[in-house]
Amino acid sequence: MTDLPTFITGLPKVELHVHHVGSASPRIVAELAARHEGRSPVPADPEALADYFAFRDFAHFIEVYLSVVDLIRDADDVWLLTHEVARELARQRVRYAELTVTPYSHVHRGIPAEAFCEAIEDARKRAEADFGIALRWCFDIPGEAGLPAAEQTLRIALDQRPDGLISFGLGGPEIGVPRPQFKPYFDQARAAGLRSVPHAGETTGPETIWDALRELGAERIGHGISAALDPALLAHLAERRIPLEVCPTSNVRTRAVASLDEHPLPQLVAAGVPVSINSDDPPMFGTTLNDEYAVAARLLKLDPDGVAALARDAVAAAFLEPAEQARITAEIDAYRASAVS
Ligand SMILES: O=c1[nH]cnc2c1ncn2[C@@H]1O[C@H](CO)[C@@H](O)[C@H]1O
Repeated sequence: MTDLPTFITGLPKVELHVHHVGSASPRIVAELAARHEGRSPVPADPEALADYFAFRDFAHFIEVYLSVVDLIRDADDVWLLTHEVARELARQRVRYAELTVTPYSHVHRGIPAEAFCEAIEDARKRAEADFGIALRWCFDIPGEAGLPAAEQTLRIALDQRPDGLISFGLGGPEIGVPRPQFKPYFDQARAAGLRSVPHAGETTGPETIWDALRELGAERIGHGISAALDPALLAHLAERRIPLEVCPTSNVRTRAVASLDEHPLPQLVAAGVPVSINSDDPPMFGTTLNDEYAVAARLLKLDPDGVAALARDAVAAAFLEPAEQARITAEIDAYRASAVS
């Protein structure tokens, strides 16, 4: 039998919770930083980045994240970043990814919305041709920028409406950023056919997840790990088949969870809650999607059949046409069957 890490490496996957800037490789970040001639706190040396990507707490993580966003100056940077992120996703055998981008943050730094959308769309189409990966976009509101960011994110989504745009999200800190205030923006996004996928229950309790469900019409929850504290919420998520986008190493590196052995993933699965496994901001957290599958396999005590089932569950949670879901699921099944037993 192929050993589990090798099995995971070749397993076709989808990724549903992974951030655009957060996926910039150390090489790309160093290249972008080098052009700012020391005006940026971001090291221009890939090795030094590992130390820079060590976070005191979640607020510090957001501060570091935004310092990398500052490096992205124009549409060419956006194109390069997007195409390289797609290359790395394909190396993880990702066949389809819903990539979270934050247009507000880039427009706010001087990149016109139209140029931003043209760059991501062109990179998406080139990535499909170059790497055989299908990318779709989630436009997320950076919660720390509040309602002005919500308004502009919605405007860009509705006015530009790039072909790859399928969902509308809410990221950034949860503490001090209550979800209900964003209801009018999610209502308009959903009315326009965008799927609702806010972060909730990453760094705050179950009530934030209830708010995301009741006020923002959440169809999936980013992280949602504090649901483990609320049996009624666990039952609700399980009964309604509302998937959580779980990112185990992210939660440890941002100090949302003390250690992997204390991660609530086993409780969520035991309660019958649908979960997908994701990397969130892989280079920033020193991980990859394959590493996250290995973490999940360890925490859930999975064999290859169990790991293949995780991949199928992520496909089922994706905003994919049924025919596309069937195609990727068939690839997973064929791969599982072909792995030497
Ligand atoms: O794990 C995460 N939780 C919340 N926000 C995140 C995470 N990773 C990246 N971001 C990004 O941080 C930005 C702050 O402006 C948000 O846009 C969000 O997309």
